[in-house]
Amino acid sequence: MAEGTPPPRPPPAAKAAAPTPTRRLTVTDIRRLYTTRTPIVMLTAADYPSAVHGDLAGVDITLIGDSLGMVVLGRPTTQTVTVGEMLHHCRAVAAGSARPLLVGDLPFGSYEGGADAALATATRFIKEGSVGAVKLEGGRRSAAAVSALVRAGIAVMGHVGLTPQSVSAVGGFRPAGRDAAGAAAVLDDALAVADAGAFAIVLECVPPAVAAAVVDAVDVPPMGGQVLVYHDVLGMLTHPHHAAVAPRFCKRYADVGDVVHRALVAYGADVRAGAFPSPAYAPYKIGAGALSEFRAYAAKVAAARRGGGGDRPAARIECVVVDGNGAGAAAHLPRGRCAVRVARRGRMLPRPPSAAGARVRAARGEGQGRPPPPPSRGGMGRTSEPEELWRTRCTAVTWVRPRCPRPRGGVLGGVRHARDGVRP
Ligand SMILES: Nc1nc(=O)c2c([nH]1)NC[C@@H]1CN(c3ccc(C(=O)N[C@@H](CCC(=O)O)C(=O)O)cc3)CN21
Ligand SMILES: CC(C)C(=O)C(=O)O
Repeated sequence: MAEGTPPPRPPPAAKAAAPTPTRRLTVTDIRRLYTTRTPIVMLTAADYPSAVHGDLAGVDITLIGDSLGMVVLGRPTTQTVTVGEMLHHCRAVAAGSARPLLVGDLPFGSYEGGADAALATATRFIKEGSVGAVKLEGGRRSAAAVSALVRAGIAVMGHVGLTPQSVSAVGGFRPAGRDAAGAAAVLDDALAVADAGAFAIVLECVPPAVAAAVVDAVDVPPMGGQVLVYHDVLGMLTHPHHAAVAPRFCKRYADVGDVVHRALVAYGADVRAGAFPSPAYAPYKIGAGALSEFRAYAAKVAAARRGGGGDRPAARIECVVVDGNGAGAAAHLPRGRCAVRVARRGRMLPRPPSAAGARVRAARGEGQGRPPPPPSRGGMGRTSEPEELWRTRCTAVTWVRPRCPRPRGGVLGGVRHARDGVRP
C-alpha cells in the first residue's frame, strides 16, 4: 500500500461487530461501551502492520505501549524508551488504523517531573504522534499530572497495579496487591487517578478479587486483563528474551513466531539449493529484438572496458547457461566466484554470443577430453536475465553438460567441478 493511502476498511464481519465503524472512536465512545456493559477490546500495536491488523479485527483501543521497547526494540525493560522513539511508533500506528482510539504511552522519565513536564510530553504525543489520548503509570504519585493534562484537554488513561516503568525500584515485574496493604495501595491509586479525571485505568497484574473491588469502587472502565501486547497474543516471539518477558496473564492465540521461523528456514534452504530464485519468480520480459540490441551494446561496453587500460579485471566466463527459450548466454562471474545452475526447459545455445568463445566452447565440452581451461579474464558483461543464470558460490571452475537431457526437477544441465576430475 502506498504511503498516505488510508488503511483498508474492516471487512463486513468486523464491521458488524464494530459499534461505530466509520470514524475514529473517542473517549465518549469508550465511556458508552462501558456504561452499556459492552466489553472493550484493547490491544497494543507498534507499527503500521500491527495497527492495520488490530483495526481490521475491530479493536476498540489501540495502545502504543512502551512495551514496544522490549518486544520491538529488544531492550530488557521499558525504562530506556524515549519520547522520540514513542512518537516514531505512534505515527506508524496512526497511519495504519482508522477506527480505534489511539492511546500513546508516556515513557519513563517524561512526566514524573510534575504537571509541566507531563503537559509538555503529552502535547507532543497529540501533535507529533497523532494519538487521541495518553497513558501514564502511577496512582497517587501521578494524580497531579493526570489532572493537569485533563484540564488542558488531553484524555488520559491511568495505569496502576504492576507498573513496569518502576521495575528498578520494585525489583522485577512483580504482581501487585498480593497482601492487604498492597491491595489497599492499588485501590487508593486507582481512586486517585479516577478522581483526577482519567477516562480509563489499566489494572495490571492484580489478583482478581482485588481487581473486582477496584472496579466496584471506581466509575471508569478498568482495562485490566484485556489489554494485551500484540506480540504476546500472536506468539510472535519465540526466542528466550521474549519467553522471559511474556507475562503469565497473556493468552496466546497463535504461534506466529513458529510460522515465521519455518518460512525463513525454508527460504534459506531454497536459496542455498538453487531452487529460488527461479523462472516462476522472474516474470520480467524483454523482446527478442530489444534483447539482441542490448546484448550488442553490452558486448561493446565490455569490450571498451577491457580495452581501456587500467580497467577493473573483467569477469570471467565460467560456463554456458540456458534459458527457457533455448537462448543462452555465457555467464559472467566475478573472479573467485563461480558455478551456475541451468534454468529449466531449453537447449544449449549453439554459439554463445561471446567474445571469449573458445573458453565457452571448452566449457560446453567441445574441447574434447580436456578439462575446462583455467579461469580467464575474458568476458562480455553480466547477463541481465534472471532466467539465464542461477549462481551459487564455489571456488572451482565449473561447466555445464554439452547436451542437456530432458528437464528434470527444473534443472537442466549438470554442474561439475574441475577439481573433481569428472567430465560432465
Ligand atoms: N511482551 C510483553 N508483554 C507485556 O505484557 C509487557 C511487556 N512485554 N513489557 C512491559 C510490561 C512488563 N509486563 C510484565 C512482564 C512480566 C510479567 C511477569 O512475568 N510476571 C510474573 C511475576 C514475575 C515476578 O514475580 O518477578 C507473573 O507471574 O505474572 C508481568 C508483566 C507487562 N508488559
Ligand atoms: C502492557 C500494557 C498495559 C502496557 O503498558 C504496554 O504495552 O506498555
